[in-house]
Amino acid sequence: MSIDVGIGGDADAVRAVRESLTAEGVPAALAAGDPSLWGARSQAEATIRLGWLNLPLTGRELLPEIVNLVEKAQAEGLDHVVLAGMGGSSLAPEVICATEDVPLTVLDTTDPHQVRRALEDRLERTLVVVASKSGATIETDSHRRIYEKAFVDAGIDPADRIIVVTDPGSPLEQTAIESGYQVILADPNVGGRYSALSAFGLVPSALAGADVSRLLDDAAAVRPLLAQNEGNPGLELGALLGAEYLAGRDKLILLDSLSEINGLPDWIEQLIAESTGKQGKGILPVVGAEAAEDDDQYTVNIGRDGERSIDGPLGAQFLVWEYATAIAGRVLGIDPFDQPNVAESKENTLRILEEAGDGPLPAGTPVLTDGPVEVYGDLPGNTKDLADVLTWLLQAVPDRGYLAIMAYLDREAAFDAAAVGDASFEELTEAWASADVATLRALLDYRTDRPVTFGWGPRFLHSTGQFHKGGPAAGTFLQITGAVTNDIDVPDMPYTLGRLQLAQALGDLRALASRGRPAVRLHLTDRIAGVRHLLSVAEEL
Ligand SMILES: O=P(O)(O)OC[C@H]1O[C@H](O)[C@H](O)[C@@H](O)[C@@H]1O
Repeated sequence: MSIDVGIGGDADAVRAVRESLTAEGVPAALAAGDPSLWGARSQAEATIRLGWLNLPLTGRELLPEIVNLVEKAQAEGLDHVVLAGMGGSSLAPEVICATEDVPLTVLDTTDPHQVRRALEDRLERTLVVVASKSGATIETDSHRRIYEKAFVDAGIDPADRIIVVTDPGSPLEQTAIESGYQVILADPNVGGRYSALSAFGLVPSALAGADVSRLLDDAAAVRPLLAQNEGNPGLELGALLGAEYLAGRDKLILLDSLSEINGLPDWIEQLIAESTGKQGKGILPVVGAEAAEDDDQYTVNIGRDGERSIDGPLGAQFLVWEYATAIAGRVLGIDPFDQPNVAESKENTLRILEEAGDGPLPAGTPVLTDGPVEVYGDLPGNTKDLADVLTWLLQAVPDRGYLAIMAYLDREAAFDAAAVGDASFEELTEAWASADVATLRALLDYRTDRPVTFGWGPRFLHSTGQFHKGGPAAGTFLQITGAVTNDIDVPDMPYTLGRLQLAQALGDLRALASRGRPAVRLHLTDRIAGVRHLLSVAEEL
């Protein structure tokens, strides 16, 4: 096993950062778990957040329990594994399972159509892992309630089908004990986005069929290198991130097209955006772009390709990126273990739901309607159609700024369009792309040198959402919501999933608008027609 970091052209700048870190003894201190590395104000948080350094070893202790769970699930014929978890509680298993090509249904959405899709899929063979460190995340709590009811309605005992992963003492642990669910307790000294090699990453992945033991082996093999001043891949990568930031390049374009690892950029996006995007600083990860297009941007490749690259197996990548992020946090002068602005949108959401009571949510009045797309926001008076809105948004992105697209829709909806009989691979890809709202990223990216990001709501609220609100005030925001035609009640709660989803969108929009940044909401009154219209308008800009 080896992991190689290529630092490319700026070797002198990277070396300078690396040398100053080694002169201060940072690599060995970090490997030993020194919580003082990010300053006095961060020390209390860091003291309870460095457990990830030991997970390649301590994670092994879970393996016998995990083997039992897997054998039991197999014996009972439960081969559809659903993971309900947000941010750090689902992003790692998603990459692990995609890389090993084992199926895992991830629920990190409040979209009723997407949740219904999962509910209607093999319920009689479904095992649900409810994963939440805090045990208080509203999306995950909703999924648990919905699946409990679905199982009971189908005559299945939820205690036979729900496994809980949480921190000791969380409210979810209590609920699970009362309900008779099997509980796997995670290491409380590991934050959500650093938890890839903890129970949060391992339990759902193993149940889905991944070889988690190898993942730990690959991470364990790289661990001793992290104490070194030379030949330390985490230090190299951290120094690279830090040096680029100090040189004014704070947009990290993540590329992985030729890698054998599937989807790692989405996991890195959360790790880096949430860890560094605060106090007006931060590194913005950009997923899906093809190249750096301006001098505030640079690329890093997962795999062997490219000038700057990081090549090695997934388990090692997890540990090295975590270490590098902690190093970059020190170079930037921020606390890489807190997420001070994530709570803001959550609070806005709860306030909006509470204030609305049984009445409609404060969605406002559209400033214009273009076919199946309603437009909400403060726009110039001469804006007459959707093309004007998109053009205005692109022009509103400042120097060194970025455009963030945030879609609160069904991430799987394009599958329906792509399911067209015996079409060729090219036809299927084409059908998919023209029905997938994520295609908007590439269409708008084509029209600007500024980076364009895309996130599914509410998933991104646990990732780039921190950077949007805590990082530099340089974002321009395009939010997309859609009509709900088949809503789902959240048992014993005063909201449906669709209502919660809209409240989340409105809550985040409120947080973004309060910073004076341009923010527009497009509402698709017909989702399929709305996506097609939006993409065709963007194509013709
Ligand atoms: O695991 P949970 O407590 O449900 O948290 C899920 C996610 O919630 C918040 O957004 C945190 O900022 C994330 O880092 C975390 O991964």
